[in-house]
Amino acid sequence: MSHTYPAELEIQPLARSVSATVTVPGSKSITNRALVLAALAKGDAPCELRGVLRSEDTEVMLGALAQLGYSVHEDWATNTVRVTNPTPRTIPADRADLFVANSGTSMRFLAAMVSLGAGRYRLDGIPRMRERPIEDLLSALRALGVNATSESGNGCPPVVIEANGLRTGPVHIKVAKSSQFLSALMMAVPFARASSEHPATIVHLDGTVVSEPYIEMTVRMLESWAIRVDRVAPNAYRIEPQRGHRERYDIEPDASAASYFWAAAAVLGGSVTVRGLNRASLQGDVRFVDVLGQMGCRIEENDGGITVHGGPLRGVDVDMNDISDTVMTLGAVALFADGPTTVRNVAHIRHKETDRIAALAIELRKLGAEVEEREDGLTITPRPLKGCAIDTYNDHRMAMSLALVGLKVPGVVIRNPGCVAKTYPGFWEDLEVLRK
Ligand SMILES: O=C(O)C1=C[C@@H](OP(=O)(O)O)[C@@H](O)[C@H](O)C1
Ligand SMILES: C=C(OP(=O)(O)O)C(=O)O
Repeated sequence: MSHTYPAELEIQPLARSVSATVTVPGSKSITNRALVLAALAKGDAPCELRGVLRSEDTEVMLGALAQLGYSVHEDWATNTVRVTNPTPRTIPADRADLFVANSGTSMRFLAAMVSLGAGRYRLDGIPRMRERPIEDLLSALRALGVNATSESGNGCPPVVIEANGLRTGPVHIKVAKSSQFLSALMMAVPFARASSEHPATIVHLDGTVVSEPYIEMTVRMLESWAIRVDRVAPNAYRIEPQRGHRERYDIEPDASAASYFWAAAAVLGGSVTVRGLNRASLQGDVRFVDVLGQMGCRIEENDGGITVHGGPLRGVDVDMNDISDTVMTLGAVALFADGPTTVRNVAHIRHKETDRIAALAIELRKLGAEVEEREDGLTITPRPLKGCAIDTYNDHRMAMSLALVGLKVPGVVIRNPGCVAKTYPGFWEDLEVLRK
């Protein structure tokens, strides 16, 4: 599968309502967790993952596992990956220089994972990755006996980990900037070495917690790997050393990717079904449909997936802390509502692929909207819209979200459309399904 992208892509408006059923690729978040767990949990047979996402964020994880000495067998005809550890060591390699591009999950999950090794590991990414925080994870790893440092001393990658395994014990972690720090730690500590003093790791959360559904996803996936996590207090988890095991695991379709297609029904009218998702999903982002519901869409869920039926749209006032990857999707839909939309409590999205609050405000204003930007959110007031060239800030979600505006407004041009490859290389082809 190879994709080529132009430097700019003009989105052709669709002059009618839509009626489509769409299949989106596997979840990025579930894929990268499943790869880590498949590598660490030591069964006798390889663990087979099905429905794996193939994109930049998962390719860097796959590449890192191979570099760390795991045997990784990819079959992209069936989106199946098998992972085995051919050695008795938890982390086969004792040295590695890993490059994760701009994949936050890979950077954070791998930093904790290599702390289980005996050796020296370095992790780096693209220039934007060198601005994304990781110190709160490194400090938790240090508390468990690892020499974990930010090479530049600014709390961001490159990260250097010098380890001789993790030990059990009490550990405090802050997750106000990213929940991925806690997910990373939780997937590593079951494989820590138990000390006689501390039979388990007790992870205490200090302060505000962001993106909570992703923590729940981690706990549920650990349980699928037969790893028990006890919530011993509202802000504390107890995890004993354990092996974990699973021979086969099915990855759900990506709910954040689905948001663009559900939103297309809201913007264009008509209906769009995304296959393979329901509200019991591991992914909090399925709840984006409830925001569309609040705006006036009708939502239907059945065995075929979740369908959004468009309707006249009203503005909404929503706390999107739990589902912040869909803020930009909502930003696009908000332009077509009959009044202002306010997004609250998402200060943490300033640390993602770009400062997403700032970027969204600038681009929505270029399209004609009135936007008030606040530290932790924004208010979007619809005004007459005009097409323009959209800067995407190398952020896949800016590209995929603002393309939706072009389905309705002539003259929307997406600059650097290839940035979708981070999580959804085939997005532009799949968007064409709406025209059929
Ligand atoms: O754990 C995960 O898989 C993710 C957690 C979220 O990040 P934060 O916890 O940094 O908000 C989300 O934005 C990201 O796309 C994936
Ligand atoms: C924030 C995102 O990714 P990550 O943090 O994994 O780089 C995203 O996919 O929107």
